[in-house]
This record gives sequence, structure tokens and C-alpha cells, in this order.
Amino acid sequence: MSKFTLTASILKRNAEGQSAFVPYMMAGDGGLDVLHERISFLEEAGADAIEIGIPFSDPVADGEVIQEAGSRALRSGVTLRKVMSELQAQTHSIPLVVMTYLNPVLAYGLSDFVADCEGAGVKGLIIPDLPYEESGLLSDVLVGKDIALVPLISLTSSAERIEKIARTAEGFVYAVTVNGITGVRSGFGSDLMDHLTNLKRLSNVPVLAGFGISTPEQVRDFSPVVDGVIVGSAIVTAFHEGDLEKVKSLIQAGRPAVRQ
Ligand SMILES: O=P(O)(O)OC[C@@H](O)[C@@H](O)c1c[nH]c2ccccc12
Repeated sequence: MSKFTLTASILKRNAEGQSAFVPYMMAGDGGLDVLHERISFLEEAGADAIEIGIPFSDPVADGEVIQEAGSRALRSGVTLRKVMSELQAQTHSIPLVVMTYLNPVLAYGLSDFVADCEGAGVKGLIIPDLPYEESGLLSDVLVGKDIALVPLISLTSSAERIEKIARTAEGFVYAVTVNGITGVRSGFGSDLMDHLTNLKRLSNVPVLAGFGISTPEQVRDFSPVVDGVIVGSAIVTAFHEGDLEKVKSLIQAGRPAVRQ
């Protein structure tokens, strides 16, 4: 068993012959009041971990759908601090992965942030603007904690860099499937499956694909190649429109998948 709860949750799903599913939701979209309800819904629908986005004023990696969800949350006054205290108020058994840009974390204070994550059931962090070379800043404070610092690997990284990041990854490897920002895509590059197979070979932790995956068919296409998928924009849109059946069908799409 891995030392991280986050990894164990993904491996457990894979051990059942199924692909893991990690939905992304924007904290505070629809109001902070619905945060716990949505987490419970995703957990009951079969998610293996939940990526919780923190709204931020300058979300450089986010596409239109996530940006708009972030703006809605910001307009209603949602901050990292408010999300953390809401998460601490009621914990869930599903591992939570907080996705935030670095600035709000620095403003919060690194060690306060990590302590509050521990009290909130946060089992992983994704910080897209924290480069691998500077990850020591945070990993120093995470030593001995059950909070994985999940790295993103982009398609344009050099082979050397890919290898280094994959070998030292914690929690899982977030394999970014497209060049560019988050959001719905109709197709993927032809070399993508080779790239993902290579990442799986190099990595000691599960490899999850994310960016541009928005339909049950796409979820199914990825499930034989990687250990799971991350779906953001499609989930955010479905919640915004109140289409809970769509959320369920995305989560169930890779199951039962026939995996080797
Ligand atoms: O929305 P998509 O294309 O399904 O991609 C997932 C993505 O939204 C989520 O993981 C995410 C939202 N913002 C990010 C910033 C960087 C990396 C990842 C993310």
C-alpha cells in the first residue's frame, strides 16, 4: 500500500479492474452552502477523489468554463480561507485534492495552510504555478503528512524532465492531455496514447489523464491506457445547469472497463 491515502483510493479502484475517476469542482460556485452536498453527491456517485478548485482572480491555466465558475464564486465572496473553514466544519471519507494557485497559499501562510488541510480531510494538493524546481517550498512543510503534492506533466516537457517528475511524483501523476488551457475538446493529438503509456512505465504512482475530457466516450477511450481520468469543465457545467444525471454518467463511463 502506498503511504498516501490518495494513491490507495485510486489503486483500490484499479484493483477492481476499473478506471479511477476524479471530478473537479469549483468551490463556492453555487454558493459555499452547496459544497458539502456536492462532495457527498460525487462520493456516492462513485468518485475516487475530488479535486476542489479554489477561485482565483488570475487563473492562468483555466479555460472559459472554469474561469466563469471562479468568477461566480469570487463574486459571492468566496476565498481560500472560507473554503478551508467550510471543509474543516464537516469532513468526508473521500480524499479531497485542493487545486489552487500559489499566491493564495502564500498569503494564507504555508504551515497554517497545511495544518488546516490536515483538519479538513485534504489528501492532496495541485498547484499549477508551482514549478517542479521550486516544489521544495511546499514539500518541506508536507514531510510526514498524508498530503501528496501532485505534479502536472505537460506534453511539451522534455524527456528528461518528464522522467524526473514521474519518478518522484506523489499521489498520482496528472498527465495533461493537451497543450493549452482546461476546457472541452473534440479530439486529442495522435501521439497522446504513446506519451501516456510512457508515463505509466516511468511512474511509481498511478497516472491520471486530464484536460479536455468531457464525454462518457472520451472517459472510456482513456480507461485502458491510464489508471484514471480527471474531468473538470464538463462537471462544472453539469452542476451549474443542475444536470446531476450527466455527472453520474461521466463517473460511471469507465466502469466496468476491461483493464489488463
Ligand atoms: O476542465 P477540463 O478540461 O476537464 O480539465 C480538468 C481541469 O479543469 C482541472 O483539473 C483544473 C482546473 N483548473 C486547473 C488548473 C491547472 C490544472 C488543472 C486544472
